Amino acid sequence: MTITVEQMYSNYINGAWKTNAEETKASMNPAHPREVVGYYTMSGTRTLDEAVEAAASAKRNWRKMAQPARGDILYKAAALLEKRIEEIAETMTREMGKTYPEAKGETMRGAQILRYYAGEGMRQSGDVIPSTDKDALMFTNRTPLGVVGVITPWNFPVAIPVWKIAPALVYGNTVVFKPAQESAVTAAKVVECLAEAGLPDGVLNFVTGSGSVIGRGLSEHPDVNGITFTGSEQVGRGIGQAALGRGAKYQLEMGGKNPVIVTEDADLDTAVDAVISGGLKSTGQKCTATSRVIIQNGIYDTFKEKLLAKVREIKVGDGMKEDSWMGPCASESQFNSVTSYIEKGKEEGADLLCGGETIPEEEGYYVTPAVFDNVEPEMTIAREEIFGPVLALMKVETVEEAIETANDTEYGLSASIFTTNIQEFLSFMDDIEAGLVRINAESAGVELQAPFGGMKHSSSHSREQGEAAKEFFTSIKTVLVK
Ligand SMILES: NC(=O)c1ccc[n+]([C@@H]2O[C@H](COP(=O)([O-])OP(=O)(O)OC[C@H]3O[C@@H](n4cnc5c(N)ncnc54)[C@H](O)[C@@H]3O)[C@@H](O)[C@H]2O)c1
Ligand SMILES: O=CCCC(=O)C(=O)O
Repeated sequence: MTITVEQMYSNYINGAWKTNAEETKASMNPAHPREVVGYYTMSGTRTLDEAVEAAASAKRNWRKMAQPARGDILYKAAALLEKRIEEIAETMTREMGKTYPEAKGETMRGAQILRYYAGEGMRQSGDVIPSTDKDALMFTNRTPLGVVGVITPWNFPVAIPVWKIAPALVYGNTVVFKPAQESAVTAAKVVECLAEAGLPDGVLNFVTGSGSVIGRGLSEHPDVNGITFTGSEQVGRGIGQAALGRGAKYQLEMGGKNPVIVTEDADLDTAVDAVISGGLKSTGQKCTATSRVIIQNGIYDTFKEKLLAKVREIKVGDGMKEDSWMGPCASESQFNSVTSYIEKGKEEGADLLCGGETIPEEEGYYVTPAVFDNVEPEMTIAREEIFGPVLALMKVETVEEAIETANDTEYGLSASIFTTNIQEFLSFMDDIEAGLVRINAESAGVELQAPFGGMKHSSSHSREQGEAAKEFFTSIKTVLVK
């Protein structure tokens, strides 16, 4: 199916798609930068205020609705999302570049997340705790925060919004959702599914626009009780400070510089495939993407040759083409950032073994997957998040040194080790500073029913997804009855 009509997406406020006089902006296809995918609104603070007011007015009735009834609406939204899977996946590929099979997988994941939280509607929401008073009944009950602001990045335009909005709603909060501009059209289609599922007016509101106006405005708004954010560390810190300053609850999931350790005991073919998949799928634009590959000296050259042979075979092209394994960078600014990191790597003395080229015959923001050799821990490409198809190979002598090198970063999102030695995997599990710890598995890939989040600068130390979501989206009331 090819979408040919360029569509205008406005804001969704208080149960209606608004037509307004605000400036609109085109969302462009990074594979064909002159092709418009759709238009969205560059909203101002008055529109944001309207959305927050709608969410605030709706919050009492929504909280009072039975939790299973809230879950039923999410089941309906899941079915609607699944029904539109091909259209939404195509929009995602055209809007931010990931390949169509990946986009389809992500859209399906969105439907599964909705079903998971729909099921939460029927699960327990508190505990009975023994009181020291034999005549009293003591228990906890959960209550929603109220109005929650959801601010999301462009790299998972369906999954990340859904894994925030679905738990927010099922636990009884109302939502104002601000997506990244680069994926605003895909996000609007997710909102259409939720709206069509029967959410009462004002329960979910959608406002597009710049981060500095709408994102910042949400984090500073006195009537927004909680903010859940995924994106860069720099922006996240500002949001955290704004929320803390006015006593709102906040949750931040931010960058990563994820290491994969390959030991002399590893199955090298498995490790090569995992590094390629974890580092280069989605053009390396995952917070969980493999960025540093830390390899023991004894197998360094063998691993490197096996890796290079496979990386050189990767077909880069328009994500809508069947033979493209990797799509373009998501935007011009992302392309400029990735290519400048590649230049920096060369300038600082790392050896570029393959890739890092643009494709002259293609007009899109393409960069071929780059592999750097002889990367030293102090180099920029070993320290900063690149968020692109760049792998930095680092040589170590021992597994202890490998773990030390892996931990030598301000981030702590995901980390993997490839080994068949149980002692090595136990040391890694114990000593690695990361929220996601993978043994013989790639650094990327998140299961919706398990807690997700990072350590150090990667996160505000909270967790998303699975049952962990309940901790953020609710407050506990301890009740004593006598
Ligand atoms: N840890 C995770 O779960 C995770 C997942 C995906 C992406 N990320 C991170 O996201 C980054 C890439 O995404 P991005 O470029 O969209 O990030 P970004 O921080 O630039 O933007 C994220 C969102 O914040 C908004 N925003 C921008 N400035 C703002 C401000 N001053 N106040 C409030 N909101 C503002 C943006 O409009 C967007 O909606 C990478 O650093 C990546 O690691 C992290
Ligand atoms: O980009 C962050 C989310 C990572 C993710 O969902 C995955 O690795 O599957």
